[in-house]
Amino acid sequence: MLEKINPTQTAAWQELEAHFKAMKKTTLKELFANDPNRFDKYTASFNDQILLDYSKNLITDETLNKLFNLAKQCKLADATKAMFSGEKINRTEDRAVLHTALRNRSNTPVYVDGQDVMPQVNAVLEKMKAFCEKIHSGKWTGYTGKAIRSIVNIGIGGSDLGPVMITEALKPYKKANIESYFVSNVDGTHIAETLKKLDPETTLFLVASKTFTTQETMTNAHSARDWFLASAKDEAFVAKHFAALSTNAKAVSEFGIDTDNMFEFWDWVGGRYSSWSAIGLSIALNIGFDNFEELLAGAHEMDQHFVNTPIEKNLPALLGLIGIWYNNFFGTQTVALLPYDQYMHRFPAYFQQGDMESNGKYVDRNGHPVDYQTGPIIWGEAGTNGQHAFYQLIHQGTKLIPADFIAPAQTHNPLGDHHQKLLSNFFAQTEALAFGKDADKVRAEFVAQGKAEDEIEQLVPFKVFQGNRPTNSILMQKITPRSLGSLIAMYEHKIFVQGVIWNIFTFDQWGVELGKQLANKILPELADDATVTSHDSSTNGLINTFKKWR
Ligand SMILES: O=P(O)(O)OC[C@H]1O[C@@H](O)[C@H](O)[C@@H](O)[C@@H]1O
Repeated sequence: MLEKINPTQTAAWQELEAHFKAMKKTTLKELFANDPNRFDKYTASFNDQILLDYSKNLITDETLNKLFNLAKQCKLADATKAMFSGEKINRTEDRAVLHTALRNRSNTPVYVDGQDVMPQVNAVLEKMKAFCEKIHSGKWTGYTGKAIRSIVNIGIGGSDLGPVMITEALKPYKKANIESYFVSNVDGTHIAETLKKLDPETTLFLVASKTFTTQETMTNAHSARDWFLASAKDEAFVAKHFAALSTNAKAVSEFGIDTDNMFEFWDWVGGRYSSWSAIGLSIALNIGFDNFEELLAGAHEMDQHFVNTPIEKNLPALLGLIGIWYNNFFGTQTVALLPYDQYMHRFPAYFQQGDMESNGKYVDRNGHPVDYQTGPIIWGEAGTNGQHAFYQLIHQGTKLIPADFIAPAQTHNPLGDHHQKLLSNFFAQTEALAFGKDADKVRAEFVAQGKAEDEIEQLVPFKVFQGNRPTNSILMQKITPRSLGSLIAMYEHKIFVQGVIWNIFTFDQWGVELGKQLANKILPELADDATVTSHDSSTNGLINTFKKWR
């Protein structure tokens, strides 16, 4: 059951506030000096695939115990049970939240409204598998009898970011005879530039939209259809080149896509949690269905870990609670996700939606504005590129930025000493952030260089690194479909843990609606050159200038 507990009213929260006052002056340097076992104590591993080192955080046993109490007092275990068992925890949409059922490889029944969803989940997976086989073997042919070579996923938000991120992250597993493309933006440039690279005879479009009403996706899908028909001429051929991934069968058939070519999912799958559903078809086509199943298996293993592992060793719970420690007590505003793996370059963007759309809420489960901070701003970039761009501020800026550093021990491209160099940076950064460089050390370095004393004293303040910047290190053995599945599920559950404690509804996203509504109102106003006066002076002024300049 999902209760409505104000976290700030719990005894644990009050204790954490008092504890924070004492901890404020502690440094990571002291914490490590006082405890030689800190690494052993503050690491947790998962299946020999993921090692979470959270020792470089401003925490002690006392901090953790109080955070564990907070989780207990906010009934995290009950909420977890409620989600996994199909309770309608997404109350504002009256929906269950069951992305975990999509990857439930143990096949235990999961009930929504008294009906086991597993048979339908498995049936769609079977249909996806058969479809992948037909495409990969070349049995599925286009309107001129040629095999399909290009797959274009047309979708946006949760119907785009997961497929893009995962396809990029798993590029080493790509099928040789398939090229994947992703079109999301309603900016005509996106589809126009993509179509330039394609041959209509060998292209398959996947129209990916949970609702099948999203303006961007529908507009791009219609343009793709027009482009295709300009060559194919006959509407009957659409069935060979368009498939739909959606919950909305009616809208799919109205668009003209044969419902035989529709891969279904259900309203209990949130968009940003939908890569495990039929939305993952572009992933399965790219890396093969067996690898897609590995991704599901890895996520399922993390689900089992999350449900069954005591909180002290539970990766998603630890990440979530330590995040709350910074967000709500240190007052941090952001979290940086920094993957030291080029293939993972879209990971921060993926969890930007995953986290910010989930926990970017100011109203609690009672419908009241909260008087504490909720979801952080998520951002990041692949290492080492970020180091040469924004790390200056993380090291010497005035803001405290908790960061997750993620790296694989094994690379898919063992080229010379590239990977050693990459990983030496991965290790060095968290060391530098934690322990910094004090004035004495800076001075000693200058002296060794033979610099004059007055010059040294002028420069010292600029060269000091205060350190004490917290990080998590997430070391993976290798990024494979299975380990990536586990990693994604770990972050999904981290977000869940935080949403439970903040007493908010993590799985709705009403905040994206107003902009859509207003855009629909403005769109007809752009049809002619008449002066617009129906808005505020800024909006009117901008629209009228646009009309003059276009
Ligand atoms: O899959 P759909 O229905 O086209 O929706 C795409 C996206 O639409 C956005 O408006 C939502 O905020 C996202 O959560 C969603 O993923």
